[in-house]
Amino acid sequence: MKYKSNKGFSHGQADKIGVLVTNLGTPQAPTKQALRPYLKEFLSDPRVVEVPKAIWWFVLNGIILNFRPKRSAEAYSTVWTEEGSPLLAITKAQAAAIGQRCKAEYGDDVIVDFAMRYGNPAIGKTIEDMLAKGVRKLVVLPLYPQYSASTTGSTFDAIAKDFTSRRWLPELRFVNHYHDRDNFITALANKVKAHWEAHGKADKLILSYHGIPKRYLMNGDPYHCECHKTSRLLAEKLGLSHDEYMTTFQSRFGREEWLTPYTDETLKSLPGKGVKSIQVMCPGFSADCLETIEEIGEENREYFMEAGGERYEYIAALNSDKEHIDVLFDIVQENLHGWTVESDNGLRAGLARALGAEK
Ligand SMILES: C=CC1=C(C)c2cc3[nH]c(cc4nc(cc5[nH]c(cc1n2)c(C)c5CCC(=O)O)C(CCC(=O)O)=C4C)c(C)c3C=C
Ligand SMILES: [Fe+2]
Ligand SMILES: [Fe+2]
Repeated sequence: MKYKSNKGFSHGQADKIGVLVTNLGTPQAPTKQALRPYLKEFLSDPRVVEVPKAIWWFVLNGIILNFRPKRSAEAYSTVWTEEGSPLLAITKAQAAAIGQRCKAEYGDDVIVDFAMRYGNPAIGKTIEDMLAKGVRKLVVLPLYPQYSASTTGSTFDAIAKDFTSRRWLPELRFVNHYHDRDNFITALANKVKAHWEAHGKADKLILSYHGIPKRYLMNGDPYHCECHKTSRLLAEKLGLSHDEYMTTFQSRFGREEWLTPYTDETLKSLPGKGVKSIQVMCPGFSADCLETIEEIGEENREYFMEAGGERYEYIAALNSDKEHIDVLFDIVQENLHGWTVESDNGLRAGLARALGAEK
């Protein structure tokens, strides 16, 4: 049998709507042994590394997978918690919170679950479970505010690949991005304002995003543009002038040029230009993870302080903050339009939006 049937399906079963929240994925443990398969899966994705297959096979298997797992495992062990990887624990909490909101609004009609693009819980297995529960309509929400082929595009590939093996496909809605959504920008701005209230302002707000190779931008990836738009809207909301904030790109991997300015080089150079206190936020990360906790919270702090900086503060990601869950639930609700019998609350919110009362 070439195509899989939906396990557990029975006639008369009530149709459900599924909301699948996804993020990148993380190793199962902060060890060399666990890092190897994780990095192999991640870095074998042609959406992530756009290099001719044969050449990349030798570089990946001959060099990277021999050295990187040990180095990455050491970094992961500094951020690991009792609940495991921060990215996994936070994504789980976000999905549970969205699930509670859906339950309150739609009862048992809407099922929320989460999956990881690489590693576990795997996208295919989670879709399988949802279909078995009667899901016939599926909203996929990748937790990447800015679209990139290497992240959002790759998530779509994983969904599409899973669907190629199935006989009875559910209807599909896929969230592309939410980088300029007003309530998302407001949530970021409120997080910065709360930080200012507790600690005061700094000389500059650094908005650091995960980088991608510059080649991807030149070939049409909108990610760079979407990062800058998020920054501009956030700065406008905070009333910051051009010299009070800066957009930078972190986490460079490999030798080719990535999006610039690089976060690490910028932070090393700022004290010499008279910028002695900074606050760093990462508006491209919906959850704190290795790249924010260790790379921004620790490594880049050292660069800045060693270069003569005096004050360095990292402003956490939106994680499972209530205001963030409100944003994500709003995106979900927008994508459920026409699929759900509008609840009273949903109707009221829709009416309020239409009348501009939510501004
Ligand atoms: C060619 C390599 C990479 C591209 C392109 C890339 C894009 C990209 N990644 C994220 C978000 C995350 N990346 C994370 C870790 C991570 N990223 C790469 C490489 C590329 N990313 C590597 C090799 C790693 C593993 C860590 C390491 O060995 O240093 C993470 C953290 C995961 C965690 O478990 O905490 C996130 C999140 C985005 C948003 C992006 C492009 C827009
Ligand atoms: Fe990455
Ligand atoms: Fe990193």
